[in-house]
Amino acid sequence: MKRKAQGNSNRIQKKKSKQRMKGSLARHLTVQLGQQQQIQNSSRFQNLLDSDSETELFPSTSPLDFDSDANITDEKDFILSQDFFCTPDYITPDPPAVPSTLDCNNEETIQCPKSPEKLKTVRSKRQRLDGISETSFSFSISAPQEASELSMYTSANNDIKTAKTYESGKIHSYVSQSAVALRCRVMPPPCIKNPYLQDASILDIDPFDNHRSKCAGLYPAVIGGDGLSRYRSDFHEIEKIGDGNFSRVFKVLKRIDGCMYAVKHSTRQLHKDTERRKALMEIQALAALGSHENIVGYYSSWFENEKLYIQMELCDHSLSINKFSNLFTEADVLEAMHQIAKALQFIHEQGIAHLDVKPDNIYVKNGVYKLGDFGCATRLDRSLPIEEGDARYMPQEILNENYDCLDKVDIFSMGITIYELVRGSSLPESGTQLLNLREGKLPLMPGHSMQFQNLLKVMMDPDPTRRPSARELLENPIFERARKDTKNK
Ligand SMILES: Nc1ncnc2c1ncn2[C@@H]1O[C@H](COP(=O)(O)OP(=O)(O)OP(=O)(O)O)[C@@H](O)[C@H]1O
Ligand SMILES: [Mg+2]
Repeated sequence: MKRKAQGNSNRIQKKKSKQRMKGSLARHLTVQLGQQQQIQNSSRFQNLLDSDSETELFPSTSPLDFDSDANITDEKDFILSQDFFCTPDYITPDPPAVPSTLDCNNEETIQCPKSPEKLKTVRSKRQRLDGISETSFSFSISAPQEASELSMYTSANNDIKTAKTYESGKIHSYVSQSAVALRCRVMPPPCIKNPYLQDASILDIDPFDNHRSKCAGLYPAVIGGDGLSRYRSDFHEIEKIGDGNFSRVFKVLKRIDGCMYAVKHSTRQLHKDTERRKALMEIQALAALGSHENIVGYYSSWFENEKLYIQMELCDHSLSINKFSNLFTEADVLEAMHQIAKALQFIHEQGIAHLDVKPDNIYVKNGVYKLGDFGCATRLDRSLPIEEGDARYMPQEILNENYDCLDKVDIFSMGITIYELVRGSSLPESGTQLLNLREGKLPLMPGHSMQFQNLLKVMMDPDPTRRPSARELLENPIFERARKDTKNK
């Protein structure tokens, strides 16, 4: 094996090479972080680089001699950092518009902490490992965590370990902001049981129990706004597409795969652990359900600035009554009803009720209807808290706190939703008209078949047990007839 070159003649070469390495690292950072983040972080990294340049990066070996053991170690570290930062630039869209902030709340413009006075920084691998509590980074990473996150984890750890200094015999460990940011992103939240999953044996196993005490709660601090924004670094925001009561939804481009998604985030910060757990129920329900053509696709979720972000399939629009009220014929609504009934059958068979079926929560993508917004989803067996959705779409029994037939609540909500779509104007907030509807007293709908009107009536029967199940609904011959009519036209 080729060993390191010796002697003074290598000094100049070594210095040049060091500069090359430094330049190369800076270039990688420039490429990877994009201009905006570069502005914010370059000073931090530059500081690191500058401080490194005052000490021996490769104290006893030539930097050009990568065959030496020590250099192999350093080279490995360098490659790891490189691996992390190497997001292909060619698919990276324009950086977000505001250069000095990564978040509109300006929560991420955190000053880099002052480095402690450095007498000597040692970068040998052995010493970097010394004194760092491995347990403090030993949170288990769950299987689905992305491989890229693992490499970031490694990178962040290296960064943290590197930032250890020695002064007057005392060891000072400080953690750079960039390292904190990276660590924040890769530290998994504590493993919490998904209460929507049917398999009880899974619920009994908590492989991360050991770590509970070390990371109680959902990391209110580390998932805060003091680091890089995952939203900003992974996505390019295109436009706002929805405004719910508690959340905002944006159309985004995912930088790494070049595809469009919808990202929904809570409008206010979830400071309390209970609030965060409650918010998590939406994604737990989506994740437990798995994919179905008529349910909005779920990709990923994370906490950032104490807000929950959910990456979902992007749909074209919702059936929100104001915009599309004129478009619905009986055949149209029957098609929508048939598809949403399939979604309901799917979720009810998994023991879950949606509890917020309404036009705003039915999305359309390429003519396919999809049920979304699982923020009120609960278990049919009432083992989870029940928080009903929009009161206008709720049957009387829910308002009376009778939760015996939660699947039939969804059937009522779908019935009144379809009625609203056919009528083409919003339901009243309250009053006799709404009370009548809750009692199944529908006004006649001229121009619509009696079969259709009777179906709506039975879906909105005040007695939940008389309402059809989603499966029974799907077997209704009206859908077959509507399809034939559409074909013959
Ligand atoms: N995946 C998506 N694709 C396209 N638009 C979406 C998507 N998700 C949500 N929207 C739009 O954003 C709006 C608000 O989203 P969502 O209903 O999930 O928020 P919310 O705060 O839970 O709403 P609310 O509590 O008012 O029902 C939807 O009505 C819809 O118009
Ligand atoms: Mg909604």
